Amino acid sequence: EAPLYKDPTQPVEARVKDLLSRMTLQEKAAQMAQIERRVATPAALTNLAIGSVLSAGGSPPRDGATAEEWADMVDEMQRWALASRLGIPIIYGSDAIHGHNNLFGATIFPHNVGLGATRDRELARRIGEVTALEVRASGIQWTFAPCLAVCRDPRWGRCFECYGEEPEIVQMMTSIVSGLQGSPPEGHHSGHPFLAGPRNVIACAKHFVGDGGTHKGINEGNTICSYEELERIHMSPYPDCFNQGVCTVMASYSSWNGEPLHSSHFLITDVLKDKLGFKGLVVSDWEGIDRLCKPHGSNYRYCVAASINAGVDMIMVPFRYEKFLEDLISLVESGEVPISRIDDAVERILRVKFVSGIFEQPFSDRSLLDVVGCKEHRLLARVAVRKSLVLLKNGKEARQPFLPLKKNAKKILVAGTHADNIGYQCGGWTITWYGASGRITAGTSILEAIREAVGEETEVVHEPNPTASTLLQQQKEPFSYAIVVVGEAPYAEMLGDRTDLSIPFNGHDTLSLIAGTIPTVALIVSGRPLVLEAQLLNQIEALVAVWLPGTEGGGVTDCLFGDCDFHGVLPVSWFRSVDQLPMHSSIGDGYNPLFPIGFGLRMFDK
Ligand SMILES: OC[C@@H]1[C@@H](O)[C@H](O)[C@@H](O)c2nc(-c3ccccc3)cn21
Repeated sequence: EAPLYKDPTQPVEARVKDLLSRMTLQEKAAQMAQIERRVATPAALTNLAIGSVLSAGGSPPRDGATAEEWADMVDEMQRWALASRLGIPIIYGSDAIHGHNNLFGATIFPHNVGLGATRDRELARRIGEVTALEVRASGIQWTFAPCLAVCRDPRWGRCFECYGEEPEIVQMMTSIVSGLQGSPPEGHHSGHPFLAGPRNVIACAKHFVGDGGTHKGINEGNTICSYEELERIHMSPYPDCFNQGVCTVMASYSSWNGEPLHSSHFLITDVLKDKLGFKGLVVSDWEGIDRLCKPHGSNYRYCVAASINAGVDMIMVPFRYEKFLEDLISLVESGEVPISRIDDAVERILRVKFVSGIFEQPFSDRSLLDVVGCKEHRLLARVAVRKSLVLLKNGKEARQPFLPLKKNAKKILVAGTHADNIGYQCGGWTITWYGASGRITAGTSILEAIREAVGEETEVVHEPNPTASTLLQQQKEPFSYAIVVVGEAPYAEMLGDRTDLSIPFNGHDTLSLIAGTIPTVALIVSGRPLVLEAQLLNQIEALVAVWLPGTEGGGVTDCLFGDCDFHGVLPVSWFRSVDQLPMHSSIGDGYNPLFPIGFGLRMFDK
């Protein structure tokens, strides 16, 4: 009859034990490898029984692939895996960090910094729920989200992936885990993985630990602080995720006081697994173990030994998996990696797979295909955009608010590089790894939303790069007001590390050119605060931090034109100058930002 591990009526731990007892060392080692889709072959999945496959940022089956094509690819790989000797299914991972951002046509939500501005737990949970549906529609069962980094320095290229600069804000937004995975039942043992069903996805609390606290915000840098501070600032969102049954944790590229996280037995085994009681699987970051040696990837056998012995369970190799397996097996045979460590890692991997239900339902659910980018999901994203906007200035005098704007103005100017650019408003991790300019996916630009919001009799003039001649029109037929949209181009990781946080593309000059002549509201589309000169601040009538709102630009005009009030409050301090960084409210009276964390104006209710 069927072996015990294939019997879904058996307890998870019994199935884990039974299956583990049947596995060869080679099969155990293969389960600990995660490979990129481009090298996932029948030989790798059937003969070797590799445990997991991922799509890196921007790695679809083909450019512009539909959810159906994604599901076909994942299901085909799953068939290869099920044809292996023990038929252990793979779990397929991808970074769905603000919607299913690798999938063309998916709903793209505001990036985490904007969600942090909402301070809305239930919204975060709902976004997780909807994201899980669009991820599952493509056949994928695992997302590398949420990022729990507490961004202590906005010069870091991943500030936009953080919910805020204080742990309390990040802890609040961890409710996204219950959306992604489903909510565990009362009495669920903290630290044990949980997954509600086939419309939920495995979540990943990342990057453990201290990723947002590196010196000067240098990506993959060194977080220098006491253990007490590491625990209080950077570690505190993790128990909130363990209480929700988060299934996986990703190790951080960064180091703590000079020790790389990927080789820290103290932090991964003593603290994460033993002290905090995490029972799911710890996955490395992309070539995270290769970074343990200089030059990158040298002494690979040492890198494997150091990371596995530190407590990392699955290695995001992602390409040289034969080398990884050869080294790992040799390390076990030589005794440098004890078989007990291998068994702990494989037990955790199998536990997550059994809990996820993937043994019972290894294939995609095609009935979900039409939820991708559906109206209901886009409406939720639009609500999220409304709630994420932070109103920083409204009128030059207290009793003369500038917003809401009139919908029936005769003639308005919409200017700036970011007024009509879906790619810019989505930011990094959208369609490609570090994003791009232009109409990269289905969505509504801020300009398109403005055209929809105003009456037919309103003339809308669009000038991405206005010049003095743009203003000549002011004499003949004056503009009632100008909406100037400027900000950052998309970036990811080290590509976003900057020490100069001025508005790119001469955004500052664009703003002061227009605001000097036409009553102007400035919209800043960025992953973090940017430098605003005092003189410019005086010139503009109103100022809104838009963050990286995603595809639903309508959420911006809903507030600008008064259909909704502003709600957001700053999740990060808006500095005056980068010379102040790092700067946090905890430093007391030395804290002198342009706008403090928690700041945000309303239009209506005072
Ligand atoms: O996409 C998988 C993971 C993601 O989950 C992590 O948050 C992120 O640190 C990351 N960087 C790379 C990556 C870095 C450099 C080159 C190619 C890929 C890959 N990944």
